[in-house]
Amino acid sequence: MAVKKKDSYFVTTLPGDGIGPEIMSATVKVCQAVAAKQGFKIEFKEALIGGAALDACNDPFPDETLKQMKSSDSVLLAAIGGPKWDANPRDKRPETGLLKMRKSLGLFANLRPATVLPQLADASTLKPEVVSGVDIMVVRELTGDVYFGEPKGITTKDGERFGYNNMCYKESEVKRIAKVAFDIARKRGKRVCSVDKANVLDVSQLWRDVVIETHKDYPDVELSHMYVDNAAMQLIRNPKQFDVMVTGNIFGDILSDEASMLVGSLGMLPSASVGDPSGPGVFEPIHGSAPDIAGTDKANPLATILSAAMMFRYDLDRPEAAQAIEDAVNKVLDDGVRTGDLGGKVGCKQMGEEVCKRI
Ligand SMILES: NC(=O)c1ccc[n+]([C@@H]2O[C@H](COP(=O)([O-])OP(=O)(O)OC[C@H]3O[C@@H](n4cnc5c(N)ncnc54)[C@H](O)[C@@H]3O)[C@@H](O)[C@H]2O)c1
Ligand SMILES: CC(C)[C@H](C(=O)O)[C@@H](O)C(=O)O
Ligand SMILES: [Mg+2]
Repeated sequence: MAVKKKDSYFVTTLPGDGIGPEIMSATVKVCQAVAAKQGFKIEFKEALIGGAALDACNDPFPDETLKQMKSSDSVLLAAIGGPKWDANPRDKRPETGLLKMRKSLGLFANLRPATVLPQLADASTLKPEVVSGVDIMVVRELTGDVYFGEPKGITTKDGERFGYNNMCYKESEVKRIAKVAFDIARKRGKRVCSVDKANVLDVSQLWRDVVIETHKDYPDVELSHMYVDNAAMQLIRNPKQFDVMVTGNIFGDILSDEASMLVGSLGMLPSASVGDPSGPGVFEPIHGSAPDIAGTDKANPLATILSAAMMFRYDLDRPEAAQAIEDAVNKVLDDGVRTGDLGGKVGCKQMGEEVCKRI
């Protein structure tokens, strides 16, 4: 909602599934620590989404949750999904709830920063000289593309099963996400690389045309274009060439997971899902529910904790709280505290406590 700074906030938490409750619990404690230190209040109230919601009321995104979110100043989401629900029909899958949430709240812009912290330059599988200094903002379109295109389904054609989805974008959808990317670039390195597959796909040709047209209002920002296959390669070859990358829903999903390995772990990348200024944003790590480590206290909560920092900056008008969280995360890493994904031995709960101690 991007509310004005106030003394007391109401925030919905959506712990979801798998490691979700563990990383959410650590994050809420960090938020409370920063609120106490800086003299304001946050009331957190949980709501159901994903598999947890399916188990409780057979709906992956209950109306009750939407209603509560709409009355909140902001929303923190951990992660949804897991093998328990993988065989469900599409409308009863946790992922369907997540997509419905994004669409219902008009969250068309997903900002996924991939910033290599100096302390983690050796955590990447790539050489430190390739990744150190990387600071990329992936601007992923979040409510269009093949994720939402119609028609879609599985049918029988010519005597065999036939599956189809439709990759589509309206001009207005491309224009509004391009504007978000150019506006962000203005506050950063003033360079936008638009990623598409215009050499093959008509929808990508439209994407490219509209990005070029929108760019006319941003002469101070440099625009380049790259095909998605090349972009995937360039991210590994020379990631420092990128400032802001703007791309569609599915390419952004894939490229941001790839970018996380420049930083060192998927467990480090936060995100902000924003769009409709009249409603709350949703702040969520880019990773999933990590069923392979759920319930073992092995998850890295930092992506969710850093998403909370984005919440304070983008939604709650508390940049000093965002900074305090980011500084505390930096100090934790300076002190060599690491969860398993970063080669350390510290558990999820302790990592949260270590951040709290440094607030
Ligand atoms: N936004 C979301 O809620 C979201 C995002 C991606 C995937 N999912 C769902 O999550 C489930 C699992 O998907 P997946 O395995 O492909 O992706 P995933 O992101 O859950 O996990 C991929 C790998 O990264 C590791 N990992 C992820 N987050 C971590 C963290 N914070 N700390 C340490 N390690 C971490 C996991 O252990 C796993 O090995 C699926 O149901 C999928 O649909 C949800
Ligand atoms: C779980 C899935 C629907 C989701 C997506 O593809 O958007 C996830 O991968 C993400 O990145 O948030
Ligand atoms: Mg993803």
